[in-house]
Amino acid sequence: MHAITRSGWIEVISGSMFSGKTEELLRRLRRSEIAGQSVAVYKPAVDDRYGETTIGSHTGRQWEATVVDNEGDGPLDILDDDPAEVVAIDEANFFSEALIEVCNTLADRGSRVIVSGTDQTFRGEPFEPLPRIMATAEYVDKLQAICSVCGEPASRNQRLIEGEPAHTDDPTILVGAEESYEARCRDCHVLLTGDRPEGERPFEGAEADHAND
Ligand SMILES: Nc1ncnc2c1ncn2[C@@H]1O[C@H](COP(=O)(O)OP(=O)(O)O)[C@@H](O)[C@H]1O
Ligand SMILES: Cc1cn([C@H]2C[C@H](O)[C@@H](COP(=O)(O)O)O2)c(=O)[nH]c1=O
Ligand SMILES: [Zn+2]
Repeated sequence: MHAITRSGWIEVISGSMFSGKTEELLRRLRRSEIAGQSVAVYKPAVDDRYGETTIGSHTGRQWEATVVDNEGDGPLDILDDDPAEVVAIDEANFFSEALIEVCNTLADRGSRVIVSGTDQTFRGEPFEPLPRIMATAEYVDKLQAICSVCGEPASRNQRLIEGEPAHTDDPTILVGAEESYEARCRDCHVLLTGDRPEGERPFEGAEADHAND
């Protein structure tokens, strides 16, 4: 909290998948702990890649987290009431827009709020609520990975279904990592558009009725 105003602030760590967002979040949390500050970490229930109650990076580092039901507004109340000096929210791209107000309420009350998540869907469009949180945050770091095709900096998320680029009609939400996504630059990012071939149906392996769809 700021010494004079006693208000907190919002920090966003965003960018493409594999860009090091979770590693950076874990680095900031370790430093807060060394400073003796109280830390609370939240993650959405939909992302179970690293076990129920941990957040984890693609390199295997982990931190204990409270799992929050990311669908609807009600369960976010747990987060809203958190008195911790540092409140971190990982995978913010899975939350509804209710997260925007929660982050601002916590910051108004004096917490340092660290929000991490990817800011673009596999279509290269804004992945709410991240872009709106970025607009209201005090600090924003947008990280880039390495394009898996050309080796340039990568800002986009390439979704691959059985090795082929995803179609623009596919559902927004598909939890995954290397098996379904690659980091790519603007030039190497590919999205299938237009009519699907006769008889081919949209990919159905994703979560239905999500707030961001
Ligand atoms: N294309 C890539 N570009 C950069 N790092 C990559 C790539 N693919 C895998 N990695 C690994 O992923 C790590 C970042 O993991 P993580 O912090 O979980 O990323 P994020 O949370 O942004 O998805 C890097 O340090 C690196 O070891
Ligand atoms: C682009 C995109 C991503 N997702 C999912 C895939 C992963 O589970 C997370 C991002 O994880 P990371 O920590 O940033 O690597 O989001 C999705 O559901 N839809 C998308 O369009
Ligand atoms: Zn490229």
